[in-house]
This record gives sequence, C-alpha cells and structure tokens, in this order.
Amino acid sequence: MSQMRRATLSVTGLHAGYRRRAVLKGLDLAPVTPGSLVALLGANAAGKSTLLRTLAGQLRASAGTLQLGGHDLARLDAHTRRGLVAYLPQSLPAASALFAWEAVSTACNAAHPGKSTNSREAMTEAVFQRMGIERLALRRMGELSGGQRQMLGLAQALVRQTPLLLLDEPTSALDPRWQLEVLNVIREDALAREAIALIVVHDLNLAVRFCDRVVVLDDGRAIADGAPASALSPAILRQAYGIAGRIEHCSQGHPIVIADHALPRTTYGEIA
Ligand SMILES: Nc1ncnc2c1ncn2[C@@H]1O[C@H](COP(=O)(O)OP(=O)(O)OP(=O)(O)O)[C@@H](O)[C@H]1O
Repeated sequence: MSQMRRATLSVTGLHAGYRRRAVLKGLDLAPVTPGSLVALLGANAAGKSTLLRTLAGQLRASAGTLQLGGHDLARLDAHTRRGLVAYLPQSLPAASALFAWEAVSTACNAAHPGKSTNSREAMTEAVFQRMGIERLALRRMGELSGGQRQMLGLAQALVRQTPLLLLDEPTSALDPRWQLEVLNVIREDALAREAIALIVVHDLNLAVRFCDRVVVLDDGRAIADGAPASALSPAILRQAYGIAGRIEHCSQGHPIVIADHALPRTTYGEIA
C-alpha cells in the first residue's frame, strides 16, 4: 500500500461519460494542493458525480490527464488505488447486520494491513471519537437511521487515511448540527494529514463557510474555480443554477449565499 501523504491533484482536458452520453467535455482544474477542502458545485446533472467516479477509477476517461502526485489516476492497479483514493458515493452504506464498529474496523484493517492490531483499533476508535459517534459503535448498520449510516460511511472513508478523499454529498442526510460537525471534521482531517478532500455539496452556504476553494461545473466544464466569495459571483450563480443570487455577510461575519429567486425556465432551460 502506498505511503504517499502529500500529493497535488491535477486534471486537464478531461473527457468522460457513459456509453450514450458525453458528460465531462474538456474539464480543467487548477492544481489542487495538499491540505485543501474543495467543493464541487453545479446544477443537477452538471457532471459532479461523474467527475468523482472518474477520479475514483469507476469510469474510464476518454481523453485528458488525471494526476495525483506522480501517479496517473487513469492507470492505477486496484491495490495502489485503494491506498491513494477513498470514495464515498451518494448512496448510503448497506443496511447490513454488521455492527458499526465492525464496518469501520474492516475498512481500517483492509487499508492498513501492515499495522499492528492495537494500532488499527486505536485508529478506528479515533475516528469514532473525532466524529462524535462512539454511541453508535455497538449498533447494527441495519438498525441505524439514514443520517447515522451516512456518518458511518464517512467514518469508513476517513479511517483509510488516503491522500485523496472523494465525498459525494456527504452531508445530504444530516441535520444542520451534524452538517457543521462533519464539515469541520473533514476540513481538519485534510489540514492535519495534508490530504485533499473533494466534496460535492448542494448547500452553497456550507461550501462558502468551510471550503478553501469552490469549482463550479456547468455542462461538463468548470465555469468558475477559486475562493468561494469571488467564484460564486451573481453571474456564475445565474449561469450555473439559473438563480438570481448574491453573497452577503451576516452579523457574525459569515458569508451567506442568498438566492433571491429562480430565473424563468425560458431563460435558464430544462434539466439535461
Ligand atoms: N450510469 C449512467 N448512465 C448514463 N448516463 C448517466 C449515468 N449516470 C449519470 N448519467 C448522466 O450523466 C449526466 C451527469 O450526471 P452526474 O450524476 O454526474 O450529475 P451531478 O452533477 O452529480 O448531478 P446531481 O447534482 O443531480 O447529483 C446526467 O445527464 C445523467 O443523466
């Protein structure tokens, strides 16, 4: 398993999609540096999950380059990929009969076969503590709520300690408090390990509050890429989402995205 910790991610000229549908159409990202939390934004069907699936090796790029450190992500064997990339899909982990502790420790054991049993147990315990889910450890996966299962899926991804984390809507099933907690944990993890976390989110306020950088996709291309407050301009909100919107600052200084109204469908078009 690779011991690589710090790695820059670069994506250039990426084309990828499905048999009958080209989705990513020459996507370029400025290099993503270690220790970054980057939000992938964009309307439904813009290509966000397709980008994560391609980076995770589930879809083959038809053109372009995907580099993580010295590795070509398009040509990794499964073993090396497991050491470099953790992917949390949109779907929740299976509602199995496993105890939550077993589900996370199985992921930990598979990712760190060279470590002692004691240190793997300590790593598993640390993830439960960091996420504040110790009370779920002895509950069965099949008996957890949707939000609790999503937390466990994230714990399985984090315990692997890969240099690249790909998280597809990791907070979609969580209540407001846990959304804040989880985004904090992801950001701290990326910073502490100098890893890269790419997260797909629809909540623009979470993105501007927690992410160093946002990339806005539209029809398979990046139309904005930068610090949240400058990248999410009214013009980009209009183009990407078909909304009239703006960023303001609340009385406590946090940036907030205000969506004033949806533009008429005749201006914006239909979902693709
Ligand atoms: N397995 C598939 N086979 C064929 N087309 C697909 C498949 N999965 C997704 N697509 C199509 O690819 C396009 C991009 O989908 P993708 O899931 O990447 O969008 P997304 O930006 O993640 O959207 P959302 O915000 O709705 O999750 C859509 O038009 C979708 O219909």
